[in-house]
Amino acid sequence: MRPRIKICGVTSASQAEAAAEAGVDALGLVFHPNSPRAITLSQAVEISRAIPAFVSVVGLFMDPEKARVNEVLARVPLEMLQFHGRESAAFCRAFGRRYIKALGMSGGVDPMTLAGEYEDAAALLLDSHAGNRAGGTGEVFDWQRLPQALQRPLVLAGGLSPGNVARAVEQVRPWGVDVSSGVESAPGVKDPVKMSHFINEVHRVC
Ligand SMILES: O=C(O)c1ccccc1N[C@@H]1O[C@H](COP(=O)(O)O)[C@@H](O)[C@H]1O
Repeated sequence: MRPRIKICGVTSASQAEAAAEAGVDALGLVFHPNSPRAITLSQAVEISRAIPAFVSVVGLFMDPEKARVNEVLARVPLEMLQFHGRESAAFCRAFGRRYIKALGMSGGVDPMTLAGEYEDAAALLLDSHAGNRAGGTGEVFDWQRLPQALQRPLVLAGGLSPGNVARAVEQVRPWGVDVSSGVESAPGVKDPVKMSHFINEVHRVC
C-alpha cells in the first residue's frame, strides 16, 4: 500500500496549491512560534482556504497552552493536531480532534515506553529530534532502530528528501511519511519541484 504523504510547514497559499497539485495527502501548518515555518492565524486562514477537498489540514504545535490551541481551532479548520513536545495523552485528546504524537529517536528515552501512553493517537510520528530540537531539523536517524511492535500507525519523519524517501519507504514500509526541510529552497519556502519530486519518488516504489 502506498504510504500517505504529508508536507509540513507550508507558509503561503501558493505553496499549498503546488503541493496539492503534486498529489500530497496532508499539509501541516506550524503554530510553534520558534519555527522558521511559523505562521500567523490570518496566514493560516488564507492558506487553509487554498487547500482543496481530500487534502487534510494538520496543525503542528509544541508544548502549547490549551488556550492557544483553542484559539487556533476557532479560526482555522484543522482536521488533525500534531504535537511535538512533551504533551501528555490527556492533553493531546482534549480538543475533540484526532491527533498525531511525535516521538524522538535521540536521547535516552525508549520510544516504545512513550508510545504505550498514546493508545488513541491516529498515528505516532517518529523523528530524529536531533540536538534536542523537536522537528524540522533535516536530520535522519537510523531507521534500523525503529521499534518493531508499534501499536499505532507509524509516520516516518526526519531528514526525508527526494533523494532518500524511496529507500526509506522500501526499508521501513511506514503508514505515512512527513517532510519539511527536505522539500524547501530556504527555511519556510517550499519548492514546487522538490515537492513534486518527493511525491513521485514515493509513488515510484509503491
Ligand atoms: O517544521 C518545523 O519547523 C518544526 C518545528 C518544530 C517541531 C516540528 C517541526 N516540523 C516537523 O519536523 C519533522 C521533520 O522535519 P524535517 O523533514 O527533518 O525538516 C516533520 O514531522 C515536521 O512535521
